[in-house]
Amino acid sequence: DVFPADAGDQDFWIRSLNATDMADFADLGLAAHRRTIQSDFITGMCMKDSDVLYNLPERVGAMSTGSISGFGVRLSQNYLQDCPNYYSKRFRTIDGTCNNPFNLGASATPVPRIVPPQYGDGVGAPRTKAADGSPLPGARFVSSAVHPAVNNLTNRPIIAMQWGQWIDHDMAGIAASLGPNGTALQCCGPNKTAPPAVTSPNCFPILLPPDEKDFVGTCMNFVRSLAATNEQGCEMKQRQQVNTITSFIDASPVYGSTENVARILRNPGDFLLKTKNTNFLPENVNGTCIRRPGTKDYCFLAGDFRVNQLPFLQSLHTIWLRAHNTIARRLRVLRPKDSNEETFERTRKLIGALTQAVTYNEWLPFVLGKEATKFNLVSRTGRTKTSLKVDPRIRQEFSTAAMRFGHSTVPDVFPIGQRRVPISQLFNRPGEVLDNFDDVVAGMVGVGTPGQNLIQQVDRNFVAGLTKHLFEPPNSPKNGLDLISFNIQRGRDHGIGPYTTYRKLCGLRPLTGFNDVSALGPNVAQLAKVYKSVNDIDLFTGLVHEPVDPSNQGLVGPTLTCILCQQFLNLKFGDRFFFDTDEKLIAFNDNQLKWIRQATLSKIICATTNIKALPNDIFNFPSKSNPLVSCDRLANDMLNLSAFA
Ligand code: HEM
Ligand SMILES: [Ca+2]
Repeated sequence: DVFPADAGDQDFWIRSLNATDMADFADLGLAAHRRTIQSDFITGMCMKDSDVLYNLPERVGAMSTGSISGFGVRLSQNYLQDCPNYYSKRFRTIDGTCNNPFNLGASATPVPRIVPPQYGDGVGAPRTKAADGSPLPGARFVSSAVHPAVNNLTNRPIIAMQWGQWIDHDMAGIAASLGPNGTALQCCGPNKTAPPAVTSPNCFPILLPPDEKDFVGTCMNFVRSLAATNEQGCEMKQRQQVNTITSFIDASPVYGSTENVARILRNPGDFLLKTKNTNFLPENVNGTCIRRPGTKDYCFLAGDFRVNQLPFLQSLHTIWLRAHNTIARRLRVLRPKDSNEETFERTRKLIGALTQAVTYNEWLPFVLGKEATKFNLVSRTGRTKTSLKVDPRIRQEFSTAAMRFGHSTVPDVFPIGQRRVPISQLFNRPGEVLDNFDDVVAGMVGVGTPGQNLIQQVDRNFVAGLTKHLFEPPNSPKNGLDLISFNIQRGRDHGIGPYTTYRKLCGLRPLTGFNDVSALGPNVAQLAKVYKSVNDIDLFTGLVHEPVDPSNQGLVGPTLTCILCQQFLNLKFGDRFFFDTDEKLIAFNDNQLKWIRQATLSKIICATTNIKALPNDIFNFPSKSNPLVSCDRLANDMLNLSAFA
């Protein structure tokens, strides 16, 4: 059985791949694989049907029209079934099944790990103990003590941050537990006090330090991620969390990761995606966003449930919705004999390919520096030979810690037109995009509001908008949340081991102690105020302390680079539909591929907004070497689709 049963570290050190890695389907030991998976689950006493998984669609679609139990059953099926005809599919499935013959990377499947979990009880309780057995410091205590709101800007426009969140929402969306009858779990006592006793096995409230100044009460609500079960409602032998979306970078935020969501985003049989007000996102009638009284504000609906979070994210959803509809209409003219379904799928395939090309050729190179080229992530020439031996699933360490590095780059103020609006006033509000869409986009790409609109550098600092005012309701001071406490608590909820484990795995030398400035930066000594041992440092906290190696010319430190490289490598070589694959039935021809590689994010934005001019490299400000080009020209290039006739 050549397939790693628990996605252990076998695939962690893939340095380069060659043709011989292209395994034959028969070699992969399907039956053995299925047996291994089944043995991951507990047998015997399991939860009642009504106690499991019924809440998953609430979180995925917030409005899913499908039957709730139907979804729950599918979760297990994606995981346990194989796809014998996987090679005959011309297009990706919506839920990511049949890309890999074992359906690895499909939505609603458990999230594997780089190394086994370190749960408090070895089975599923959160990691709460330090190396010497004493309690770990509280998540909020760590956040306030070593993640202050200090500004350190870096010379990149906000889209450099926003693209990261956009693709994060294409790769990872972990399901949260809900309370009885699908209600939200409240894990604190009345008036945000510490609960007198554990209220639910899925509660893991964050207790606030005695000198807390930024929040009312003594407790912050924190609900554990949902535990995966099989059809019988049996949990896994070690608690496993569920990724509700497709791992593959396949534009799932545009189309959805389940058939139910995909269906409601289209008019039946149409090749276009639904819109409202001509070319804005459709309405989520069950949405709970904040609407200004006396306006026509409405909550957005998209392929990802987090769409309403902030205007820049909403605007990327809008841009890609428009890109789909614009390209689909052109393809319709170029290929009039195609069925509506064919036009839809051809367009969807192109949109997924563009998302990958922007990510691998424009975004990863400056995030990962020279390592992006060294690891064969950049895909500007040739064809990618994908391999069924590469496991494309998102890893726990990537989604709960590494990919969250982007939180450090988020600025406190968003430029919109002539205004500069604190992000604390923008959470969950669709109004800016509905009223000022082009201004929102201009601010994001750095050609809008006058003045410096830079992102923050990747370091231990996070803006107050995230650490003191996350999702703060209007006129409710001190009633927000702290995203960084959440990141730390989430790591412990998932049983993620400490930073030093991963440092070692990535081949870096052991820490010398709380004086190790070269490993953990100038503020390393402050870590000693919260942690007893360097072996207690939470993974997220350690990763964002690492200084960046200037010779690599990237944005992130060495362990972060290592975990990110491995994940993006798996998502490239393990995705049979990777945009420049040479696999028959799937591959674009040379002319089409050339068009995809020339289609930059600047061109896509020009073709879908009223912005007048953009530089070719959208992830840098306009300059002498990156001059502004007229959007008429860029959009024309973009919309010349003759290669696809
Ligand atoms: C723009 C402001 C942002 C806000 C307000 C935000 C907020 C959040 C929140 C509330 C969570 C869930 C935390 C939890 O309960 O564990 C989260 C998770 C996450 N965020 Fe962000 N985020 C932002 C930007 C980013 C960026 C720029 C990136 C990457 C470059 C990113 C990557 C992630 C990842 C990978 C997760 C985990 C997703 C999952 O596994 O479900 N975020 N973020
Ligand atoms: Ca996806």
